[in-house]
Amino acid sequence: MTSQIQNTPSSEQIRRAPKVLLHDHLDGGLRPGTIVELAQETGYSGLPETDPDKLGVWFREAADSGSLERYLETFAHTCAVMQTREALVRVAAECAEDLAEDGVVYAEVRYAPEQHLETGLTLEEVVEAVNEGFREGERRARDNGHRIRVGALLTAMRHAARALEIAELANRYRDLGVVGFDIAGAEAGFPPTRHLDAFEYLKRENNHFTIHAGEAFGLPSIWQALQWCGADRLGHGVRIIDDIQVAADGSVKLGRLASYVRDKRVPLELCPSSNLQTGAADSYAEHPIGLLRRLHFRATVNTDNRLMSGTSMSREFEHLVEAFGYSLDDMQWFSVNAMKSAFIPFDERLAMINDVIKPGYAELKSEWLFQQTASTSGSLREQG
Ligand SMILES: O=c1[nH]cnc2c1ncn2[C@@H]1O[C@H](CO)[C@@H](O)[C@H]1O
Ligand SMILES: [Zn+2]
Repeated sequence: MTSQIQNTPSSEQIRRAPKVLLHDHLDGGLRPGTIVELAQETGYSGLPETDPDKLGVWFREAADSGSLERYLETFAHTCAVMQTREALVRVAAECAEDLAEDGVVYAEVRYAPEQHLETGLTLEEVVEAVNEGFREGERRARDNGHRIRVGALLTAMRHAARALEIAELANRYRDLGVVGFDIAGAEAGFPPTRHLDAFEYLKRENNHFTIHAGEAFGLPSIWQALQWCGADRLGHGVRIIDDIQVAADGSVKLGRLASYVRDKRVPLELCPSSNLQTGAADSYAEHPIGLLRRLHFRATVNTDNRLMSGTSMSREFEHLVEAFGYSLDDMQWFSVNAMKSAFIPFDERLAMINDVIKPGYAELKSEWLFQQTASTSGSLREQG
């Protein structure tokens, strides 16, 4: 008798599995059709394509440059159409809807309020519009039979000088839809310590933050983010692999920083497809997530920019299932890791894990028991 337990989840099961997303950019996840419509409505004439399908392809190809700096240039077009209250509400609502449709039950979505002030909105108006959109998207998702909770992370751009102001904004909107803070943008030449005042302020306020580090630039960036800035999580952090040596016999040696990251359970917001595009990894099969998962780092799976990578949480998991043979148990492990690392209160994280995530996977894992197979059809002939 061979086991009927299905080890490889189907695409459909991957989509239905409860997933948790900690690293997704609002301005990196617009629907191409929405960009085209908003450009028409707001009079933005700079789009490289006006057919939604072609525009989607354009974003993926332009982002596929092998360089983080060139990848980031594509955001000029999405930010250009996100300059009014209505546009921000719409984009945020569609974001929550799309994630829910994809089986995401909890998401922290980030954006940089300072990039949405071109037509006169204030920072507060930007935050309130996005929050309103997330609530609207949660409601629409519920009406369609999906449950999702979305929290906002406010990002400051690391080349700019508004980090303290944005950190204060995040603190003011704490408990009002904003769950934390982040810095993003080009990494090389802009170390996180430039924004130490913002991080120190947030620590004094007992608030939470993540830092994009260890993506385009390696260990010094991760070290600064953790040991100078005190980041709760690492945005990417994938270059921690540079501090791990695997010998020919398979034995593994962690350097001091990699040990610290693993020992302290520092969450890594890994984004496989994005890393392939910016050149931080060469293929899914070679992506460090395989080793980091084996070594029990606090690894999580994320989309980064769904538009630029033509991806979704389900797509990311599909790639990983194919590359590493992951099962539903592995998916649950990543999802529980992510939920443990979220910035909402502990009791809510625990309830999400015990009452939403684990039951969701248990349901999927038990499906094989109820499948009609030849051996249960009652016919002697089919017993073989
Ligand atoms: O992977 C990334 N690394 C660094 N910065 C990024 C990445 N993806 C997006 N952004 C930057 O974050 C801003 C706010 O969402 C985006 O406008 C983009 O410039
Ligand atoms: Zn990112």
